[in-house]
Amino acid sequence: MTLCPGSTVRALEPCLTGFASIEISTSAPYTSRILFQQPRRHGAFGDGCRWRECCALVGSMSRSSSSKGSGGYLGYRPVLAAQDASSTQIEEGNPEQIWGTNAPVVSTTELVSLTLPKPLSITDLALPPRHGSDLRVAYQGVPGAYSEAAAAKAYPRCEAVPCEQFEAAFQAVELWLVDRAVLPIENSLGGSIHRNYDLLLRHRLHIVGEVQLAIHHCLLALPGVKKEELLRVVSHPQALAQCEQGLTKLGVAREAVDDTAGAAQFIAAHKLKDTGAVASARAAEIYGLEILVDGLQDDLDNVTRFLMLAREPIIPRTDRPFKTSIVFTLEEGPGVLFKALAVFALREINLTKIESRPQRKRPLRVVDDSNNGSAKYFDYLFYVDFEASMADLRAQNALGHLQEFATFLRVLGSYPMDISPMRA
Ligand SMILES: O=C(O)C(=O)C[C@]1(C(=O)O)C=C[C@@H](O)C=C1
Repeated sequence: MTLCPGSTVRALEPCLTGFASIEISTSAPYTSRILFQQPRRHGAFGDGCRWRECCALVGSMSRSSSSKGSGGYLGYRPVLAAQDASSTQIEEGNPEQIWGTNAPVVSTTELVSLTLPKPLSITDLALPPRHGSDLRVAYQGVPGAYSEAAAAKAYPRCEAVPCEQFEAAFQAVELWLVDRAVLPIENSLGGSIHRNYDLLLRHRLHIVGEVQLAIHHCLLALPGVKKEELLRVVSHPQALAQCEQGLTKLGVAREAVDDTAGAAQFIAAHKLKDTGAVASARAAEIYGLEILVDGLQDDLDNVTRFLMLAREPIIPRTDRPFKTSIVFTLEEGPGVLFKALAVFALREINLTKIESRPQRKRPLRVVDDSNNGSAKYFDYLFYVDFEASMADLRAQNALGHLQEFATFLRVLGSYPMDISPMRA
């Protein structure tokens, strides 16, 4: 086990809770471990520091083709996988005791010389949100996925970091492995990506922006394969849903996989002649597939909205169009949802999206009525996006009003609306 210098420097970002360094093993099964130094008090190091080892990354490592292989490390990129709670090991104590004297630990001087997180200031506002090559941005999927393109649109010149699942992308931001995550939330044809609604509530990241991407699907297959030879088509369930009519015409079986580019990669890796993938033209190029149909989606206006997530919120402003996303719960009763939505209508605030999700911690409320039996109500979380900034007094008053009768209310983020021209 040796420390990967490239990854370490990046991962060694100080945060209020400490520092992290990464250990990467070079032999299969490739694993990564993160070592956290956790000060007792915010901003304090030295004595009083506790060390916490956390198997947070169970990463499959893929070797980049451009790798020079220096030391065997720099060419490896972790594909982040969600942490399996059951396999998490958290040990307290000195790193030497945990890993022996070969512990891949960076000295305190190295840690201290790194820049500390900058507090938010009024000049720091995201217009557009902090761009630049220094940002590492997590997305779900493998290179060629639409989410990778969305990350590049949101943060041009960023380093896009592939993650196996949505949850891994959330964790990567929380663990300071990356700076941001860009994740899909809804599509104009396929509807909401429910998993990400649920994860927004389970994690404590903030929405700092949105980006809309035109999705142009292609039917891909191995070179030389004809449409008629295909028995099945694999892709992300959203992509399959967006190509419902085209796929029905083809008369093939459909199979869902984690992401569109992953489907293309799978066909190429296994040389599957009877299988096609719904994915981007870029995925065809990366994995050496041919485009059999260019534009397979049911409607040309196929747009996916992605959220940009960060550890800290941005300061809302009023000099450009802003959106605010909230989640709340209500008591059961006639007209309560109407009342909740009226707080916005009364102030002329436009709602752009409403989504309800089951409250998984308390999905049912049983009300006993001795005369009529017992009624079982489903309990919901309501997610609402509205067109106003939290710096706008109308939004503040609307949420103050909502708070009077909501049983729970959380602002997920107040962020600039994507008003840029659409591009794929
Ligand atoms: O599979 C991909 O390429 C993704 O980026 C995921 C995803 C999604 O989850 O909706 C993103 C955009 C398209 O709507 C299809 C799939």
